[in-house]
Amino acid sequence: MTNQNVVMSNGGGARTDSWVDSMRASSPTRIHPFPSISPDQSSWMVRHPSALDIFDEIINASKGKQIVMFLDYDGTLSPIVDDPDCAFMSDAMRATVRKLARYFPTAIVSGRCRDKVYNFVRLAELYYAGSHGMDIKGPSKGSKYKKGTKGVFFQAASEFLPMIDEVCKVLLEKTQSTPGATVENNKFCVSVHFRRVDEKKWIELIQQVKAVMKEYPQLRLTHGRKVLEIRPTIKWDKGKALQFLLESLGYANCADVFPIYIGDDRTDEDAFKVLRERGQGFGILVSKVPKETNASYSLQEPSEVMVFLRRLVQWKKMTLRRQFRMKRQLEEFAI
Ligand SMILES: O=P(O)(O)OC[C@H]1O[C@H](O[C@H]2O[C@H](CO)[C@@H](O)[C@H](O)[C@H]2O)[C@H](O)[C@@H](O)[C@@H]1O
Repeated sequence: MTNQNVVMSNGGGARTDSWVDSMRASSPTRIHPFPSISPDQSSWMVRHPSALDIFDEIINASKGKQIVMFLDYDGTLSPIVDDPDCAFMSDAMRATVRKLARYFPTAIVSGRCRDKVYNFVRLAELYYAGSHGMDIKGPSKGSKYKKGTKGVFFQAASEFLPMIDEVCKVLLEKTQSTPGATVENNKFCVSVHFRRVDEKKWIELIQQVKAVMKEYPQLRLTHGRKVLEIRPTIKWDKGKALQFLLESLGYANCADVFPIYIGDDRTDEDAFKVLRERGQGFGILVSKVPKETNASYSLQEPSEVMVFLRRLVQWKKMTLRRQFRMKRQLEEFAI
């Protein structure tokens, strides 16, 4: 499999054609339709079973611990579509996430800028980490999970704002000759989309982007699903954002926390890795095809994510009801 996280600091080093190979692998267009699962796919499924199939095991592992939910947006809560401005989540998904946040602290962690992802999700009770975790804000009305604290707010790369703005403008200009290429300003990072670019033009596009990057050694280039990502070279990513949010919620050195991170893209791997290293909770990769991943489990698509989240809510409701009934019985017994 192609290197998952090719990182260039200033456009030098990695060769253009290897970048094109990575771009091709970044979001495979051919999907083996179920049930004609290839041997590769079935052995991958053994290593990363469906989170729906082993739901009871997950619940058992979380017993006595506080589940904290981290959800990526594109490809996880909303299906991947050609136009990034039209990546709407369904009302059913929104209702599910709303219920989820009633029972568990819940954060959205996205590559998009925070305002944009908020406008898609529109749930004020959540934590949001935009720009790949570089822009974090807690619920606008304060958190019911962390009472008495001032709102959470952290921007890891504020000094890069003018540079990102500038590079965004330059990229817009340089890439306009490549039909289908679009540039998205994500505040602390920039996305150059190639989903609608003819594959024959990918080399041209990567050359245009690399030429711009040469002038900005403080920025690095990575890629996700049919998108090139330009962001500051600082050591901050979705994994760091996850750690920051756990700390903000008071679970820094806590053994009784069980974080679950669900994501579909390369940038989510940083968060999956942190969970593996902490030995707490686990990651779930949303993918229909085998991918090298640090996630423990898998789900095929956003519709399965919704089923999984609903089951979590149902289980929590049942547990709380059972606890309430037991408490009442004990009280009656005491009288
Ligand atoms: O971290 P995420 O919330 O998954 O954001 C990653 C990128 O998502 C968006 O692009 C992706 O989704 C688009 C809409 O489905 C799709 O057209 C594009 O090809 C995908 O790469 C977003 O537009 C990017 O800015 C994010 O970086």
